[in-house]
Amino acid sequence: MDSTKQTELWSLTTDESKPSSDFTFHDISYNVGKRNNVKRILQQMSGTFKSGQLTAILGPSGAGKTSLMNILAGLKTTGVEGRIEVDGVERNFKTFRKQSAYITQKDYLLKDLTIDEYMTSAAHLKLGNKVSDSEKKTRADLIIKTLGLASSVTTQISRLSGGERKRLSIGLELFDNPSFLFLDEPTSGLDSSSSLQCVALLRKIANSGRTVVATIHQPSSRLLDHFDHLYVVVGGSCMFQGPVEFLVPYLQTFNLHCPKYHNPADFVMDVASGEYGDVLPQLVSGIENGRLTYRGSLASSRSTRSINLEGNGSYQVNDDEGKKKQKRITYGAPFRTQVKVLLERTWRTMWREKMQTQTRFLTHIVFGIFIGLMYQTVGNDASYPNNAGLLTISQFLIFFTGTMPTIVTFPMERNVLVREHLNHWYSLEAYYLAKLIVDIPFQILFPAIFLVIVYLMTGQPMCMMRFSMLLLVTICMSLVAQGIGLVFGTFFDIQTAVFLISVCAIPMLLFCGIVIRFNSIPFYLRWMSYGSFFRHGFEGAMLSVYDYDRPPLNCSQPYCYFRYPHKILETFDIDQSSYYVSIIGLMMYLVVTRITGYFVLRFKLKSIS
Ligand SMILES: Nc1ncnc2c1ncn2[C@@H]1O[C@H](COP(=O)(O)OP(=O)(O)OP(=O)(O)O)[C@@H](O)[C@H]1O
Repeated sequence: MDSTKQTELWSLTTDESKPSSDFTFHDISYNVGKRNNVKRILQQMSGTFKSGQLTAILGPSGAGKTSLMNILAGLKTTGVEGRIEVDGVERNFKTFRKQSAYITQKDYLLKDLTIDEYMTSAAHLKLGNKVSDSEKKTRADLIIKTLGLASSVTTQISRLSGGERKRLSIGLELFDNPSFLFLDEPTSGLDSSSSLQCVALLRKIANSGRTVVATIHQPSSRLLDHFDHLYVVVGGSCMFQGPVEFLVPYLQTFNLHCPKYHNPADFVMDVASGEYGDVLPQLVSGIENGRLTYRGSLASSRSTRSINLEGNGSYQVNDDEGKKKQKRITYGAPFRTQVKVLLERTWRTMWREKMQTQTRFLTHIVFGIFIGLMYQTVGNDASYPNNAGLLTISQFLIFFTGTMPTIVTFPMERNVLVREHLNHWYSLEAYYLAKLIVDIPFQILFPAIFLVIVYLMTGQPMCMMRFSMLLLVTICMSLVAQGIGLVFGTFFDIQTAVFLISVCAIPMLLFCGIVIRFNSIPFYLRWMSYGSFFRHGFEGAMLSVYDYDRPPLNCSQPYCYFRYPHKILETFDIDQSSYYVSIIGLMMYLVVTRITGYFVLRFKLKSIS
């Protein structure tokens, strides 16, 4: 990166009025599990990360690097004890969330968007309406150039290399000028040259006055040289803290000599894994579990201000407090803008997503024609009520084609939501509203196309009122399906959700009224039929085509028992039923599933911390 770009990045990310922010943590412990099964992951760790420095958190697998990072970034609050300070003052959760960004190990990005589109939506969401569009564009262009992604701006994320994706993930968080950047294994999965590029970029960001902290796994000595500060974790404790070049001298004070030409990172990993004997307790107590920093000699790692505040006593990271504080967080863009940007973005994604559009569209047409061919002329045939089977199978199909896309795509989207929501891009409410609205045109259009094909091919009554009534039932069923897909897709992973939906659909179908007549269901189970959305769909569909004084049907035989439509309704025990009750039943499902989906999602997001 040339010096001009560095200066540009500096001006982009530096707020002159903002003082540099050192980050200090004291006696951080982290426990998981409950009652008799509590596991201590971190044990009273302390440390200081200074602004303008790039810090590496190093340690063997399972040492507690990610746990520490999640706590420091504010992602985990449950089970955490200790004190965290920004510039010597207790961290204010609300301010901190706005000042910091967390970049997860996996790059959860919407793969159908281009770099340009992603940057534009991030700019709108993070900068809001107070910054003009031209200013947003200038900033986006500058970040893209700085990241070295200028030649790929129109490339979709799915086609980017791992290194480009990682740089994009970092760049997306630079819009709102974060003072603290936390990265979990930013180099994992990258080749050595991409890793160096990525760490060099982090170094530049740190040089511009930010506090940049990254966990790192087995870095090469070249990569390690890019870091200013090293924090080595082993078994939930700190065994070294200080400038990178002082790692080897610190180990030497314990008679641990790094062989000549040996990578110090590899050597410290060997020490951490016990290859040089049981020296870890001495190393941890030598550095006082992170309270001290080694710079040739041991010094307190705390800033003067934090030492002055030492008398405050122990502070517990209080879950309730953290959660209350989260509620008060305000976002870069107002709610309306958040919904608008998310709608645009999701719409674009859906349009490009084959599963969501082309496949769904074709499925409705192909199945419409297939069912139309199977059930030709049954709509006006009095010899046997095959039409009831047709109406049931249609509702069933609409249910599955409405549920599956949500179930299959949502768990993947959920990771993007978690990353962006926790990085303060938008509120959960804005996301959820956009998610619900954006699918509605598809949930209406596709069932309507299907119904037109089936209605015309199967000789249903040529009456606009009846068609409209049946269309309303079908659309309601499709929206109910979307709601159920949301609830299951939010709560479970894809496999479990697909399995459970299929299993749960069976009792719903059992009680719909065609497999067994309502009056034949044992009376103590009859109430269950009211909970079956298929029952409401079936009744509503049957009443649409047979109720409201429909004239007698065609009879090609000397006598047809089902010539009069009310006989068909009687056969299925729905002659006394009401179309409006069916619609209300479906509407209730529609509303309840959407509300449930929202709360499940909220619960899921909270359970992450
Ligand atoms: N919720 C949890 N329940 C039980 N154990 C947990 C939980 N979270 C973390 N651990 C355990 O805590 C230890 C530290 O995990 P952590 O992910 O922080 O390690 P790490 O140093 O980041 O490892 P890696 O480099 O392999 O990602 C591991 O042994 C892990 O199994």
